[in-house]
Amino acid sequence: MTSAEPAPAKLNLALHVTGRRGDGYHLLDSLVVFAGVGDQVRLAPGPLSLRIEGPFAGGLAADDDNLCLRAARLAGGQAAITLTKNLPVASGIGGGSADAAAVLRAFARRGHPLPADPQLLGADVPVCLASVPARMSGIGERVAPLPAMPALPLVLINPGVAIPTPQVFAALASRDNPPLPPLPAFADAEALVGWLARTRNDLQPPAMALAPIIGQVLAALSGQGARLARMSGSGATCFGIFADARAAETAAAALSRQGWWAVATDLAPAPAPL
Ligand SMILES: C[C@](O)(CO)[C@H](O)COP(=O)(O)OP(=O)(O)OC[C@H]1O[C@@H](n2ccc(N)nc2=O)[C@H](O)[C@@H]1O
Ligand SMILES: Nc1ncnc2c1ncn2[C@@H]1O[C@H](COP(=O)(O)OP(=O)(O)OP(=O)(O)O)[C@@H](O)[C@H]1O
Repeated sequence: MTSAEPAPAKLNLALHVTGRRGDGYHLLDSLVVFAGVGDQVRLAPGPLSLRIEGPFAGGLAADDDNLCLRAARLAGGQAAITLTKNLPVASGIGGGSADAAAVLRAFARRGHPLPADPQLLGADVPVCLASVPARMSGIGERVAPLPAMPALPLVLINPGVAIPTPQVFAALASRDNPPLPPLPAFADAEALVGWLARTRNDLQPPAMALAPIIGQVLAALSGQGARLARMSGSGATCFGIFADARAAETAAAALSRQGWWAVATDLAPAPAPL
């Protein structure tokens, strides 16, 4: 039997870097949500293998290092895996982590227990396993699910520049920043935008220094009427929050004419329970 598992894009709506561990990994405090756009993995019976299709298939190899195969080995499972790569690679929206988490969930549905330490596959894998709105802390291993979020009309923009995550962390000017302000339950998108305005993505300034085009993307989102425009993760993908789905679709259509990957979406539904 073939089964499909969605791998939704991860968005760090806010990301504060609050310290650094002895091993060099950074302590984070992040509001993470998942978008209605993402990759998909399908598992069919057979020995372990990986085939990659979809618009960004050319961006990565189906070799042993691919996070889908690493996840399958960690789960101890066998399957012919097909990855549909809809998300740009190395773009701050956790594509590889989302794929790894989707493979772990798919094997869990087939009776393979989730591994004790999914973070072996990447800092973002624990939050991607949950794929629900959450406050993420530690280096990503602490995931506290949040009450349901309001509808959030979003535009995601990626200008086609891949930025390696370690370079962005290395370029941080300050590593001991204040944590997120207390997180209320958000009645509507306006309340969320108001709260987000008091937060930051601490990785945005160093990423912009490495890839100045991020500043152009943020300005373009604001120019299209975004109520808040910010970079996700270590970049270069940025998101804009719009007043409604129609405004988001109009903005995405206009921005895709710049040659950028531009998608109008909303938050993803939670994955089927395991
Ligand atoms: C920036 C975020 O996307 C925010 O959600 C994540 O923290 C990064 O998650 P990820 O891509 O799954 O990260 P990993 O593949 O585990 O780590 C890539 C590199 O980022 C740096 N890294 C990552 C996570 C973290 N908390 N501190 C770090 O300093 C380390 O140099 C690490 O070698
Ligand atoms: N299935 C996969 N999808 C994407 N990248 C993968 C995959 N397997 C391995 N990788 C490697 O992982 C690296 C990070 O890719 P990914 O798309 O997860 O980055 P990202 O979006 O910046 O993630 P994050 O937001 O977690 O920092 C890439 O350089 C890529 O070569």
